[in-house]
Amino acid sequence: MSEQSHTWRERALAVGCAPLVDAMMRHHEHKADLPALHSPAPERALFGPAVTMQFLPTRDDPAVQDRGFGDVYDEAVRGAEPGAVLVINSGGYPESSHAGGVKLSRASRDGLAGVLADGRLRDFAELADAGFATWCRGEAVRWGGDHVMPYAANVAIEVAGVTIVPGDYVYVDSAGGVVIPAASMETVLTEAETIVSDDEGFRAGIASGESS
Ligand SMILES: O=C([O-])CC(=O)C(=O)O
Ligand SMILES: [Mg+2]
Repeated sequence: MSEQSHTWRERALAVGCAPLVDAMMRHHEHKADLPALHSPAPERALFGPAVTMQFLPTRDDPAVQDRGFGDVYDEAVRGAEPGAVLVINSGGYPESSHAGGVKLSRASRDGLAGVLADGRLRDFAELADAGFATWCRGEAVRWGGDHVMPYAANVAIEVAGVTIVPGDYVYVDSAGGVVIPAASMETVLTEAETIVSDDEGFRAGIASGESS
C-alpha cells in the first residue's frame, strides 16, 4: 500500500462510516453511500483503492464468452497496489454466489485489503480466517455460476446504486460503506474530521446543558 493510501486508511478508520458519508454529501451531489452489508469477520473494516470485476448474467452460448474467474481477476489486479480492494457487482443476481473461499484465496496471495461484493459469497468460515476483509450481501451455499459470470476487469460498475470506477476509494464497516473519488479523498477526510470534532462539541454542549 502506498504511503498516501496508508495515511488515508488510518484517518478513515479513525472517523468511521457516517462522518465520511456526511462529508461526501457536503462535497458531491451523487449518491455514494452503501447500505449495511454482511461479513464473515464484521470487526474488520475495509479501506483501499478499488479494482473492479464486472459480472453479467450467465449465457450458455458462444456469443458472450465466460472467461472464468481467474482470468478476469488477474486482469483486474494486474498493476494494483497491495492494499487494493476487489469490487464485484451483482450482475443482476444479488442473491446468487459470486465467489467463495477458493477463488478469493487469490486476494491473500496478492495482498489485497479485501473484497466488496454486491452479491453473496460462499465459505464464510474460510473467509473469516483469510487475512483480508470481506463484505457482501450474505453467505451462499449454492454455486452461482449458472446465474452470473465474471466478464470484464477494471470498468465502471454499479454497487447498491452507486457507480464505482477503478481507483475510487472504498470504505466499508459494520455500519455500511461509502465510495470516495480519489481526487476528493483529502477534502472528504478533512471534512469528516471536522464533523467528528464538531459532534464532540455538540455532545459536550448537551451534557453541560449549554446546548438546547
Ligand atoms: O465454487 C464457486 O464458484 C465458489 C466457491 O465455492 C469457491 O470459490 O470456493
Ligand atoms: Mg468453495
